[in-house]
Amino acid sequence: MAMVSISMAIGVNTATFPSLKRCRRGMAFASLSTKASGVRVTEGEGNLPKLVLTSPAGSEAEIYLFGGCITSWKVPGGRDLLFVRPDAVFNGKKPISGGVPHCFPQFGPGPIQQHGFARNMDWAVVDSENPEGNPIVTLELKDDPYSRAMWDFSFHALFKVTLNAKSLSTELTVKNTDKIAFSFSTALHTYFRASVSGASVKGLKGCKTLNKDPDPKNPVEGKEERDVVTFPGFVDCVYLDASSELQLDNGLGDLVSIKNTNWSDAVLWNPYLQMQACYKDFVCVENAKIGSVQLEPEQTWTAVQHLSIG
Ligand SMILES: O=P(O)(O)OC[C@H]1O[C@@H](O)[C@H](O)[C@@H](O)[C@@H]1O
Repeated sequence: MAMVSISMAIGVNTATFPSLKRCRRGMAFASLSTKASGVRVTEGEGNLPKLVLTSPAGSEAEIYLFGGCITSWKVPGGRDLLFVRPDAVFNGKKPISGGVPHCFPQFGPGPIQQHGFARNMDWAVVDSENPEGNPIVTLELKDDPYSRAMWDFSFHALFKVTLNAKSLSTELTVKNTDKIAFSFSTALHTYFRASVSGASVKGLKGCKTLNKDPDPKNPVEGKEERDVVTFPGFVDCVYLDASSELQLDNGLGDLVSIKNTNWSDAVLWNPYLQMQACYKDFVCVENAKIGSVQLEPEQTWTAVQHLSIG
């Protein structure tokens, strides 16, 4: 049903929607407008709705409403800086394995499913703007029976994505709309395209580490002594109180600056031989909040990630 309504409403398969409100899978596509440039909706893989953001300079980003997942970010004349695993499924049930998946309300491991439920729910578009030609969209996620069966709290999350010529910014805001306090952990599980043998991350020296290899449930505490962290084998490590700017050399000729506000921690992950088909082609550098955020009713928490290329 959802697939039919999308293709019928879109017709030519693309549309822009400056006035689009609350666009969810299978609904609200009839309200698409074609007046503005820079944001359009189309059918993505598996017929899932996908937003395409384009800046006047020629940069481009793609976002699936399912999972609120940014799956592509290209700067003008450049390759895709993000990576989607070849085993990723786009069936609206399993999380999309690639791009920038959300981990919320649990980074994991923990009592609910690994990385929480935000990456397997439909987010909705609540706003889109185009100041100075550069597209900005805001998605939202609220609790529903599916989320409450796992985590019985009322919340409201907003995810604002801004595309500029050479940068991609996101702002995540979580509000406690319940009558009681709750706590959560969260991350942006960003998959960067890379040549793993040449990839490295700077900015982590001195951090306290929780190495999840070999046992994610019993991480080994340590301290990062290296200026430049590489990926010579399996890597699954949490960095506490990380710097507000990391630099990723993706080994393909790109230096990516990863700045943040309020994402206090970072995670590096590469599955090595656990994913023989693709481990050489990406590294995950994740901005995270590993220690719980406690929110009283009506309180909000906000964190910004700013990816840019020189
Ligand atoms: O396969 P998933 O659920 O996307 O998780 C992938 C990895 O994500 C990382 O963030 C975790 O630190 C790893 O422990 C985990 O294996």
